[in-house]
Amino acid sequence: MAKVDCALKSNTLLCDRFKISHYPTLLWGPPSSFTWVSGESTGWEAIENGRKAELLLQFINTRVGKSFTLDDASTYDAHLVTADGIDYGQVAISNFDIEEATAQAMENIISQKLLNKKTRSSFVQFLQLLVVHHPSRNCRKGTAGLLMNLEELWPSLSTQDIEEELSDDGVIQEPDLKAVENFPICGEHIPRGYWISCRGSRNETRGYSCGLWLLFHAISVRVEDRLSSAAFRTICSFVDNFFTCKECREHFLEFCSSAKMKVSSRRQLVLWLWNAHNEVNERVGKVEASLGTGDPKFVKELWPTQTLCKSCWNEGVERKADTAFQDLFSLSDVYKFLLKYYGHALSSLSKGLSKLPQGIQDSDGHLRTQESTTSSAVTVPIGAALAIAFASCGFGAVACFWRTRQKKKKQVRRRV
Ligand SMILES: Cc1cc2nc3c(=O)[nH]c(=O)nc-3n(C[C@H](O)[C@H](O)[C@H](O)COP(=O)(O)OP(=O)(O)OC[C@H]3O[C@@H](n4cnc5c(N)ncnc54)[C@H](O)[C@@H]3O)c2cc1C
Repeated sequence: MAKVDCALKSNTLLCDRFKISHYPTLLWGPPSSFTWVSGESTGWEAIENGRKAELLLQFINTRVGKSFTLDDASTYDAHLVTADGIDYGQVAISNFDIEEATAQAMENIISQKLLNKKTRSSFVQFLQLLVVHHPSRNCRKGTAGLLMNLEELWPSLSTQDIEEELSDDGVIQEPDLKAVENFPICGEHIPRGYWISCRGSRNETRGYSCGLWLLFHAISVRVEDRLSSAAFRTICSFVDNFFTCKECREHFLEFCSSAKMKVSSRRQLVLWLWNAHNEVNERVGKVEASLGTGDPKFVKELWPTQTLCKSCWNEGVERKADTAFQDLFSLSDVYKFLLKYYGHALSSLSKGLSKLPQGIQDSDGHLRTQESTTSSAVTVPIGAALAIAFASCGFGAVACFWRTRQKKKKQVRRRV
């Protein structure tokens, strides 16, 4: 699918060629029919009555000879399942939901007024984590823009500043939430308002919390060893401050406090998160089964399932109530699988399926970041570009740069 904004001057010629007279106009045809050779382009047709999902689907069904309904589960090409067991079609869909979860997280934080002096550093640290380790280029770029403008939108105040900047009625400056809200953290049009891989078969199930898990996992496989401990703290702090499901938060924070000493490498971070998620799956699965509150099409189970990764399961281990996950699973295979599923596959897909890069993992099984494997530059504001340039040094460097910038601004403010 391709989308063209005919309101843009640069697209006038193209839109005239296709005789676009009103918005939105939907055209249908094989890719070749949209190639302009000379004279008339042919082979496409206008979809006259496609403004409602049902009508559009009806039109598509007649053209492709299928009978899909809007309730069908998302489908994707089976040929995308490769010999290594990774289903690239499903992973592409996950990337879509990770962008959605990131943008919705931002919306929730703003709409529920969760930003305040106490949560500011947690918020900034999370942005710093995203700017470097988010799998989507859209979100890295958007986050960088927000991070670099945050000081203007929401000045940080030292104790001295607070005294200086107390307004006449004694109110300390609050964040300009409207301005932060208007910052498209993953680009324009996101959040899109719907889910694909995380779409539940009932309205109240799945969605945001599913997308958030995917985001955390996708980040975890991209973090370098030396930053894993900081990333671990940032994820825990994000859940603590910004995840509004009280029960989930309290439960998850137990995993955070019991693991503090253990997370000092990417492997530990990835496996800690996987383990915590499976503990949640198990606990929530039992509750859902007894109350009938779960999504019948997505029953909670230990992940990855044997179908997804057979080698991840130790052979011949019979599961008893007290069998630990490390006995049930082969941790080295699970780790390799998670790297591929949330790392390699997502990175590959964000660059296009036709160009699956080889050897994105180095000999230690470590992932190289997407920045280091792509030559195409991203157009971003200068501050954001600097942040992305710092990405190769990790988000600690971004934090350092950001703090320096902040200090300079404060000095200027004082001088003024
Ligand atoms: C931090 C956090 C804590 C939560 N705590 C609770 C809680 O205490 N009580 C509660 O009722 N709900 C809790 N939830 C919500 C719950 O975990 C599910 O997100 C929700 O029920 C939707 O489930 P789902 O079927 O979409 O799959 P999810 O569990 O959301 O999983 C999303 C996707 O992640 C993948 N996945 C599944 N397990 C793993 C794994 N172990 N490692 C890597 N990938 C995996 C699968 O592809 C799955 O489809 C929590 C959510 C989060 C983000």
